[in-house]
Amino acid sequence: AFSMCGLAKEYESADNEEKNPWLVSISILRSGRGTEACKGALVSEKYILTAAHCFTIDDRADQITVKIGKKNMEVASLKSHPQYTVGKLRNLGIPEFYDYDVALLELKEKITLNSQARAICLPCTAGTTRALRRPHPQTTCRDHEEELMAVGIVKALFVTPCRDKYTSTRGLRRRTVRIKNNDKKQSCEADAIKAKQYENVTDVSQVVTERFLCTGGTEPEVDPNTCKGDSGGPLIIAKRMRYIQVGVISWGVVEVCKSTPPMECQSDKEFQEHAPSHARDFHISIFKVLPWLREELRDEGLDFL
Ligand SMILES: CO[C@H]1CCN(Cc2c(C)cc(C)c3[nH]ccc23)[C@H](CO)C1
Repeated sequence: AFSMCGLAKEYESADNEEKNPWLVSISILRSGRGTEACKGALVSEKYILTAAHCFTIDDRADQITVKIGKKNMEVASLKSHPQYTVGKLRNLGIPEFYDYDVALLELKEKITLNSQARAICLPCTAGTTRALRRPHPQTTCRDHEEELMAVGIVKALFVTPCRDKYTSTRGLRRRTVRIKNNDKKQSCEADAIKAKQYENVTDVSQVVTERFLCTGGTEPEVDPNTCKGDSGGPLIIAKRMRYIQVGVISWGVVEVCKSTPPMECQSDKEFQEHAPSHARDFHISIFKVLPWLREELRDEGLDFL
């Protein structure tokens, strides 16, 4: 039998891990400089998909610990996308370049999949064909892209920590955002150069390449924004209670969370106040890094189409 990807407990009293059993917290221990925190998504029994910018070239696998469900696991290897080069545009006065900002962490041992640890569905795998209730093997990767990333505004979600106002413990909250795929894509991407580090950028396409999906802003509705700590987390499309990862959270124009503590889990506010209309978030599209994913995950039984 195959492990069903992208399934979660939906009942209210389920715990955070059961509601988001693919969400991984990543800590990178750096001697003397505390830990960097990022998020990731479990994509098979042994691999976590995250952002390459969470790591520096000196980081080694044994400095990284990941938390899946309630378990801390050790990492055997870290592999960033070969075309990720954060310093590529430094000579143009552009300090950080996030193109191909994806990485895979291989666990030292396979995780036992259960209600608190389960893989999310990756597009262009047989698991996503099943999750979309489409016929296998007739359904193609193109069919997945057409169904998931229809032209226009596409509703998606990401998961971020929140503060439980009764127990003041850490909870998790799903935030709904809209991917701008149509004529709104242009104006979404144009706001990228409002990031302070990008004042030397003359042409948006220098920093927003074809790999990116764009969310955030106030049109057609106000979107919540990501925080630095959300880096590497999955951008998810929910289809009939199955969860499919279409992006990896890479970077945002405005750090709205630095000044404010994590939102209350119980509050019905959908977004941080005072998020300016140019507060956009950029995610690496899974569809744009498939050849690399197929190669790196070829032995994971994911049945790429
Ligand atoms: C080029 O400079 C810009 C890019 C990175 N931004 C930091 C950042 C990272 C790294 C990752 C995620 C997910 C973020 N979500 C919101 C901000 C933010 C800075 C400061 O906002 C501006």
